[in-house]
Amino acid sequence: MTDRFFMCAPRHFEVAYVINPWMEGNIAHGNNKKAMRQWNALARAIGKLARIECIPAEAGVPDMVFTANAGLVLENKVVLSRFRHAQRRLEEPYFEKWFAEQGFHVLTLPPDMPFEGAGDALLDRRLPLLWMGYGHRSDFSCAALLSEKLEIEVQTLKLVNSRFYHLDTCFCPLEGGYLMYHPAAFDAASQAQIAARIPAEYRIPVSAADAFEFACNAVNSGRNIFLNHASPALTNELQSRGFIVHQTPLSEFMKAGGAAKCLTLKLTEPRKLASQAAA
Ligand SMILES: NC(=O)NCCC[C@H](N)C(=O)O
Repeated sequence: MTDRFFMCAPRHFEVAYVINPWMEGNIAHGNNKKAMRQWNALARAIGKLARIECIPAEAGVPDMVFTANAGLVLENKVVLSRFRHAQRRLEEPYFEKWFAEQGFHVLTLPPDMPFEGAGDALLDRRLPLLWMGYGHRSDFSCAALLSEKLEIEVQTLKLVNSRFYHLDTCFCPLEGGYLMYHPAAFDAASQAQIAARIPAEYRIPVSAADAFEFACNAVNSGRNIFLNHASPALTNELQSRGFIVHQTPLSEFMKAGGAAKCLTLKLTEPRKLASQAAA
């Protein structure tokens, strides 16, 4: 199956407010032309292997480019995001309309329950399991509702470093059941949960230096991994597991707290993965 990824061009992208530590000091320090070049390079690279579907960019919602936060997709269902911050709530109607037009069954959470989509909710690639991060953006109480609405087990993970405010900034399930993650971004109980669920040989711990370069914020399609930057050590580690690493600089988006994964939302999320079907 050819993967499909949902994206939004950075036509109106800028750092216009501060809602995470990466944005501090970056208001009006962006270069929109450079952002457009970096985004086009990412879209071109992913587009060689997968299909890219874009929503038109809207003015007044500069973070709309981070489509990972539009919602959480599983098969033909999408649980729409309810952003914690007012600045991003303005994106919700655009995403809702797009998903409905594409034929998704759009599900919503109660209005007082922040949930930031695939920024904080990531499907495991071996287990029938949804990992959900909380502590900064998505509310812990979403876990039970997501489990009920999507009929899937949810494992919550507590995020403890404000630089890693979304799960996808520090945690990346990979094809074949591997997991690339930055352990220090999680509390001790969550680190223990990860260790209990994922065998040691499938865990790929990422150093602080790589995590701060958004290495965990990676797009995975089959054996291919797209990311801003990975050290030679991490690249070797991923290659030794059979992955092909594509580095594509995304410094303009890091000024807003996002990189490759945040700029995409995978639309092809079958419930039964090939690896599970074989099991
Ligand atoms: N981590 C993600 O999934 N998305 C990046 C979102 C950046 C945006 N400036 C935000 O703070 O919500």
